[in-house]
Amino acid sequence: MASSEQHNHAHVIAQALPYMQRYDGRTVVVKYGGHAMGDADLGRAFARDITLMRQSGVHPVVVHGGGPQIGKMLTRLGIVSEFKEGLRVTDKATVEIVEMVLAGSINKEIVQAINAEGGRAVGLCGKDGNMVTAEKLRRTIVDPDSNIESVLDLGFVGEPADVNPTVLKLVLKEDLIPVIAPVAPGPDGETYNINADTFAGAIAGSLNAKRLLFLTDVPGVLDKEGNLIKQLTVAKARELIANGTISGGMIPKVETCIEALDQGVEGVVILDGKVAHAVLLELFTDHGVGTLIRP
Ligand SMILES: Nc1ncnc2c1ncn2[C@@H]1O[C@H](COP(=O)(O)OP(=O)(O)O)[C@@H](O)[C@H]1O
Ligand SMILES: CC(=O)N[C@@H](CCC(=O)OP(=O)(O)O)C(=O)O
Repeated sequence: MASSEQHNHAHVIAQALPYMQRYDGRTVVVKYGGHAMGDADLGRAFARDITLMRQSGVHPVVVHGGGPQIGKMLTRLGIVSEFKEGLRVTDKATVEIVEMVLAGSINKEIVQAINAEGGRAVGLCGKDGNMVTAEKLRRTIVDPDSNIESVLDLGFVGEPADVNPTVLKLVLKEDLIPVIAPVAPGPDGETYNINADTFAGAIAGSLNAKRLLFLTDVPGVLDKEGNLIKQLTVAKARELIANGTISGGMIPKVETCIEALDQGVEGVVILDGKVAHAVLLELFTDHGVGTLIRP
């Protein structure tokens, strides 16, 4: 006779059916942040989740970051790096390392991990098939003390100006799993470093994705006391950015969530990538984890 533990297993699998039906044939973009990487067991669990998604009829698209890993390589090479408004100031030497780490080692590591679980992943970056064309990021900032406006110059930091999903659609049609690094060419042949959250949002919008998940190293958006905010409206998210509760790397994440909702992505969630099988918990169970951002 089956044990109660076996019954529980069966129950969990059965519970997943309506969710699998909901996402059947739909695209789910998963942004895998650099802070969620690093632990071998968690990396395998992530690769297994992505493979299981594909096996159950979902079309996962992985967009990855690698901020801490870029930082480590820059330190090894003696290149000093700083962040402004959550974005890395990127000169010519830095962008070379960014491309090497993101489109090189990290991208291939994720592809290999998914393939080791029996998935069929293909590594790409914005350059492949002219998927993403970047333009230099232009952002005006206002000094809170003097109220003086200035333009933030971050060097080779770009934002997606145009997304052509043709190559992605081909890859998805062949039941392959695209794994994309956020590096893209500019109009004059230069290479731009794009924040991975922003990049993931642009990809999700162009594919009309059903869901966009951000895997990071915190349980979601936290309030001033450090408690998880389970649901956040766009208006409240803007307020939390303005009053400084949301800062650093969480700013581009939340801004991207807002834009993705605008572009028709149905659900956007920020969740803890340090929890094993976070993606499965979020997609296929009643236990939605993390912060859901809604219009
Ligand atoms: N209100 C907030 N709630 C949660 N995290 C926040 C908040 N404000 C700032 N953060 C910071 O944002 C970080 C996540 O962004 P980031 O470091 O860019 O991660 P990733 O590599 O996953 O993109 C958290 O580790 C935390 O330090
Ligand atoms: C412009 C900019 O800041 N680019 C990021 C790209 C990687 C990234 O976004 O990685 P995470 O998702 O791990 O933060 C960087 O250079 O770190």
